Amino acid sequence: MTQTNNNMTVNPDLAMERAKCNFNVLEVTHIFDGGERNTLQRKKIEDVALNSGASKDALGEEHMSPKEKYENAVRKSCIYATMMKNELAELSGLESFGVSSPVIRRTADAFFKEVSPFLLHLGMFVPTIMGQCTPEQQSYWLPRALDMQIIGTYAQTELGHGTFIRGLETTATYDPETEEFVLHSPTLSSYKWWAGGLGKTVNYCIVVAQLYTKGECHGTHPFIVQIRDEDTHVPLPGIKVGEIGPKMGFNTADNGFLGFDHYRIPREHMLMKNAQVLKDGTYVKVARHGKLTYGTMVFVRVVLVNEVAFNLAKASTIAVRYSAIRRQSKPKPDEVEPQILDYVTQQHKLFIAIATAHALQLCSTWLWESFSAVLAQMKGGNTDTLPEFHALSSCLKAISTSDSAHLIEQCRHACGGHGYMISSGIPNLYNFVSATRTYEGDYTVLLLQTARFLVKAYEQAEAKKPLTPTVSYLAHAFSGSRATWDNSPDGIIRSFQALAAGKTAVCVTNMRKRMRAGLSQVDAWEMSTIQLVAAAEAHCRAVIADTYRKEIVRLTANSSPNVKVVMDQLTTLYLYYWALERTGDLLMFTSVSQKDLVDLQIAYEELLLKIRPNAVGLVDAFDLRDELLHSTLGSYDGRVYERLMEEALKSPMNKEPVSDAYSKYLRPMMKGKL
Ligand SMILES: CCCCCCCCCC/C=C\CCCC(=O)SCCNC(=O)CCNC(=O)[C@H](O)C(C)(C)COP(=O)(O)OP(=O)(O)OC[C@H]1O[C@@H](n2cnc3c(N)ncnc32)[C@H](O)[C@@H]1OP(=O)(O)O
Ligand SMILES: Cc1cc2nc3c(=O)[nH]c(=O)nc-3n(C[C@H](O)[C@H](O)[C@H](O)COP(=O)(O)OP(=O)(O)OC[C@H]3O[C@@H](n4cnc5c(N)ncnc54)[C@H](O)[C@@H]3O)c2cc1C
Repeated sequence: MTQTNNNMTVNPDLAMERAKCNFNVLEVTHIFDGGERNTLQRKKIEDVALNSGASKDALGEEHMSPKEKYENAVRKSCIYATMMKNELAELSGLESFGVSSPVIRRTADAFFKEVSPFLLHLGMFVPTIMGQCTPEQQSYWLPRALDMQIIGTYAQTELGHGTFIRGLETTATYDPETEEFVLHSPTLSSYKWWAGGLGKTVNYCIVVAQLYTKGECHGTHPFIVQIRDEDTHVPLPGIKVGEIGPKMGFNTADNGFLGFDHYRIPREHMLMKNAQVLKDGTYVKVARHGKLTYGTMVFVRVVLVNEVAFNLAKASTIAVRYSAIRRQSKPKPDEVEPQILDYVTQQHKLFIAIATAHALQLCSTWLWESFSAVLAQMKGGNTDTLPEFHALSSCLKAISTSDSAHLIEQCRHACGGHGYMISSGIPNLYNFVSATRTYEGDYTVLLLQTARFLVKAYEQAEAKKPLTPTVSYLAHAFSGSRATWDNSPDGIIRSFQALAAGKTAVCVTNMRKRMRAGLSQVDAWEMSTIQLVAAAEAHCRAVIADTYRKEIVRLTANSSPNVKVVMDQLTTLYLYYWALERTGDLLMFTSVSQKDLVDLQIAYEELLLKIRPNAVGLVDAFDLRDELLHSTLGSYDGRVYERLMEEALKSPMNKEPVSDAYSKYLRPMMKGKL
């Protein structure tokens, strides 16, 4: 594995772990990156972007005031954006997530401990222009946006509504006299709230508003709106804009609020790919599917699966390397204190994080490919696959973000007290990833979207109608007998599918019972939502497990024997872990016995021991440069205690021997003179 500094001194425990590793680390890096070509290009991009040292700060971000932090983040965003236009432009022809490759996005993480104020520009503003504009609109806006002549964000959520988009209150009323839309915020709750970069950075934004023309409301539509002067950056008349204040994370993203006072924009600034307002105010619906204006959200949900996989890989790298150098307790009095990685409970906390990072990474690539296929069909006017894809992207977004946040927190627990230090890198990772569970569609809300699809699919299966691929397992839901337990990987995946089918069946039965007892369909649904969320979660686990397993088998077909073994161990670990987490459900819906579960627990524990010698090799294979980890605990060389002390000494509190607080408060209080 290449590191920036080849002459570094490595902690002896880490060196020993690396010597013990029995598989080819680079081969696994290629699997994680999606092929050798991608690894080579990623490394080139990282070398160009990071070797100059431009990503480094003289003073750690954590010691800056909020204003300094923000300005520093803008400074570095501009450096990085300029690099993207120049040095990185040619290199970024990777298998890309559309706008800019995920590698470019990930490399940017070296520049920010939190996030760039430009995140929404690349993540949502540009994709909305690409997805919601007519070709003429696109040819006007896209070059300006890609060249960063204008900077934008995506302002949909309001103070009063985030989840329920149809409830948004901002209005865009067409005035045929002037051929303009009049944007207005009629209430406090209609103020836009949350958009990243809106507070101080952007001069344009996509605004989602209720469209009125000829006295009729046509629901929410996107508009491109200039909010600041292109030269002075002063907010334009009729615009009230500001920053929303400190948050748990995202503190360099200047999330903002925005209100309109009868603010006029040209008719052409409505994004008209899916619906149009003609000069005389006639409304014309173009799209075949009513929800195509939600397209940018679907795109980001897909991207987020990849995003959280990467952040989980970082957290597990930090926690595993730290666990290899940390020694604690003396279970055997005559022996030295063991590395904490030798404790089986520690392995239980950490190895699932490694396996999940792989599972989500592979699912994200598969999801991206499915998304590309759906987009290609929609180009030809066919939206038939959209409902299944919406159900799939919703549950994968919900489960991947939730699992990653949970496992990153588990990595923090695994690092004991030092994991609580900002300098460990884990708190920032957690703060970032825990927000992903909420934004772009809350966890519960998205799982309920998937549940809608599952219930419909169940009814189709009941009527012996054809099923779409991700729910084809529902065809076996009516056999009347419990699924046969079998602890092979394929057997466990079939059991996960049986859980999802069983839970969906319970929901449908309960809803029908409730409706027979007099509840309306809406109330019967509402009373069943705890179970519906559980059914959607089970479905998603079955999808992840199946995809992970199939992809690993495919990708390791030509791998060296030891790589095959270790990748197989990780997928098996994922399956055992989740089977053991769901023993109650397995007992309900499969033929598993108490003995089978005891045997599975033992097999799981033995698997942890088999993976243990390769643990550091596995996280090294994520190939995350120190600049990306921002961690005193997780650096490649393992100089943990030295780095912790170096960071502590940087604290401004250590600048003077006696704090001013002594003479101001402590001394007077202690001398009884306060
Ligand atoms: C690579 C470079 C870029 C890198 C970028 C990195 C990542 C970027 C990070 C950025 C950081 C922060 C960004 C944060 C941004 C935001 O949060 S923007 C705001 C996001 N907001 C939401 O996600 C709101 C969630 N709410 C909804 O999506 C909808 O309101 C909801 C789906 C819950 C309900 O919509 P309704 O219109 O009310 O629909 P229903 O009545 O429930 O359903 C009617 C039918 O429509 C179907 N449906 C719903 N949505 C979709 C969709 N998107 N696609 C297809 N179909 C959809 C639904 O299933 C129903 O179908 P049915 O009737 O059952 O057949
Ligand atoms: C860091 C961050 C960045 C963001 N950036 C942006 C941005 O750039 N642009 C933008 O437009 N927005 C942005 N958002 C807003 C984000 O999209 C919303 O916060 C998110 O969609 C959740 O909506 P909400 O806040 O209205 O939550 P609510 O819907 O109020 O959720 C509160 C609770 O109610 C529950 N709930 C709500 N509806 C239902 C239901 N139908 N059934 C069951 N339970 C329900 C939820 O599960 C949750 O537990 C951002 C948010 C965060 C945290």
